[in-house]
Amino acid sequence: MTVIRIGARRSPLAVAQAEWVRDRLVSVGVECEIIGIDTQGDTDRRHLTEIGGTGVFAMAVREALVDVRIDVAVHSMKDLPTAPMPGLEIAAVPEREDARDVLVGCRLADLADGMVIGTGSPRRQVQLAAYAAAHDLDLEFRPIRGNVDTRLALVRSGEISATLLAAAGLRRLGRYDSLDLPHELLPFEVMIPAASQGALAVEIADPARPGVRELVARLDHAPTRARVTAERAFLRELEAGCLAPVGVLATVKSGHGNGIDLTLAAVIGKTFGSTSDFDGSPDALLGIEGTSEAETAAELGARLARAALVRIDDDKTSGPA
Ligand SMILES: NCc1[nH]cc(CCC(=O)O)c1CC(=O)O
Repeated sequence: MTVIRIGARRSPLAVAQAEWVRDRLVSVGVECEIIGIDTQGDTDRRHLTEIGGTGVFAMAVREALVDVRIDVAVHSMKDLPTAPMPGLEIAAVPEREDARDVLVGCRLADLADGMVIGTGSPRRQVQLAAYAAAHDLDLEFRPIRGNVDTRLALVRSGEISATLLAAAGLRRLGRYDSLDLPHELLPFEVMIPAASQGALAVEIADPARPGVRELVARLDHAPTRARVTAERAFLRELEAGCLAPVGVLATVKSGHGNGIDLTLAAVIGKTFGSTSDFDGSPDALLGIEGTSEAETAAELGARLARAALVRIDDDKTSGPA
């Protein structure tokens, strides 16, 4: 087998993730090189919703796979559209990093009226706003974007009071343990993460170069794959992307034989599918929970999403005219 070419975006996080995959392949005796790929999501400074949202980060890397300029693509699973792409295959879902979000700039107990929370994520905004409403706090939200360092710099300069980041990103960058700003890992009761937050997708072309699929498949982690499959099926059935006010988290209840029992918890901001603004009340979040019995992970996610859609419809017809 010749050298395996691993492609990823050039952002510091994407490079760290590619290096993580490379190190694991190297440890099983595979020679690898990393190829950085420029994507529109990295070079375009406009807000994500203006440049096409979901998928802008992944597309250029996927094109490199299709063109056989690389053998393996490493993505944040969170940024990968839920629809499968013909001709590509997710050959490994490696073990998930910390799925939680982290509040950076202050701790939950320090939140105070008038604080400016920088986040461009409707999911984070609706959940933190619900927390604020339940604690009688008046927070202001400001959309920001950019890589981890850009976001931390906005907190340091005082331009924003705090921001919300995926703990996985900070950890993979080796920045979590040395973080010199006040911060708090948010429990799932406060903040349900985005579908597959903290997980990677290791994608290959189908057909792949001989041997590539088998080598990459060694990185697959079955419990992570099951969780991510359920979470993405939930998102897909809602026809929602990473910019929807949707948090969803599957946890493994118990493993028995080959089967894995999953519990799925989700929140949907009631602004979902409507044009009205989030009204800040705690009941503006719809909570969903369910457990798989004999179902597959994908069936569990899809069933709970259909149940949620029914409840959203009911709310709309029974709500004030
Ligand atoms: N949307 C950007 C993005 N895509 C993946 C991560 C971090 C790693 C992960 O969530 O798996 C981030 C940054 C963030 O949400 O803070």
